Amino acid sequence: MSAQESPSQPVLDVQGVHKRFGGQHVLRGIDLTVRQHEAVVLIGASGSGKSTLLKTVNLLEQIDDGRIVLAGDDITDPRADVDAVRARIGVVFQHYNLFPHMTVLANVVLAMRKVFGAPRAEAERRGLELLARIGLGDKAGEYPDRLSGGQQQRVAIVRAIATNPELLLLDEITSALDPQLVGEVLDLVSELKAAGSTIVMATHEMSFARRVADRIVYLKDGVIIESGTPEQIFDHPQRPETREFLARVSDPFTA
Ligand SMILES: Nc1ncnc2c1ncn2[C@@H]1O[C@H](COP(=O)(O)OP(=O)(O)OP(=O)(O)O)[C@@H](O)[C@H]1O
Repeated sequence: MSAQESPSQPVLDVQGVHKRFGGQHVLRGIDLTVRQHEAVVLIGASGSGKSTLLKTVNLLEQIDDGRIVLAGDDITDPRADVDAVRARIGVVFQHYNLFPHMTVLANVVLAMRKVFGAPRAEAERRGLELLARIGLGDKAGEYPDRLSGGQQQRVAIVRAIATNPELLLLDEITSALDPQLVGEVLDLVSELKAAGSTIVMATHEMSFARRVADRIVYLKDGVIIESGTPEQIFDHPQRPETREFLARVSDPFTA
């Protein structure tokens, strides 16, 4: 069943969200609904608010107005348990953020063990299975600095999905990589999408956005200017702002 046909309640419902940093109004009334198995890709110029929006969902930034609902729970309610909310969301950032003093496997199993209390043997079995699935089974005992940037980022992705999060947030996950390593990371995201993950992702990789997204959301100065299927946004943008942005980033790898 496609996301559009799904009768299920949204996994994520961002309602009228505002965020200011000092005098700067960075998110100006964001409404965004993401359904199960949907991949939503945020595009927009540097500084348009993509990362900030993802951070508000993960409660790394507090919102000034509006609310954010995760599978029916208002996570921006001041009484919400921040750790419990974060345990439901997988996050991968631009920089892999693996712990350098821990092996690859120890990185992957950490949240399973610490947050969910999984027994070591069970967590390690799943960790090894996940690493094998991405072709890095033989790296389980290595330290992160022995891996390429692309391999490290794939480990970070596997770590994020190890606990079966309800939602996966991916923030510019290929921006810090050498161009030849970008493909392997994006292929893994495509596989997760195909396997049914619910994903919200910020990227400057327009060609990838077109490939993986069910819906593209174009942000400008903290406002959603236009959203739609990749075909609607890339081939038939309705708003002049969207057309201008896409003309500027027409080279997919220099956006
Ligand atoms: N912690 C912060 N304190 C002050 N200003 C911030 C903070 N975080 C973000 N900003 C500002 O908010 C605006 C939006 O930033 P944000 O990182 O969300 O944009 P972005 O669309 O993700 O950009 P990029 O594509 O470069 O990652 C920018 O002007 C940025 O300088």
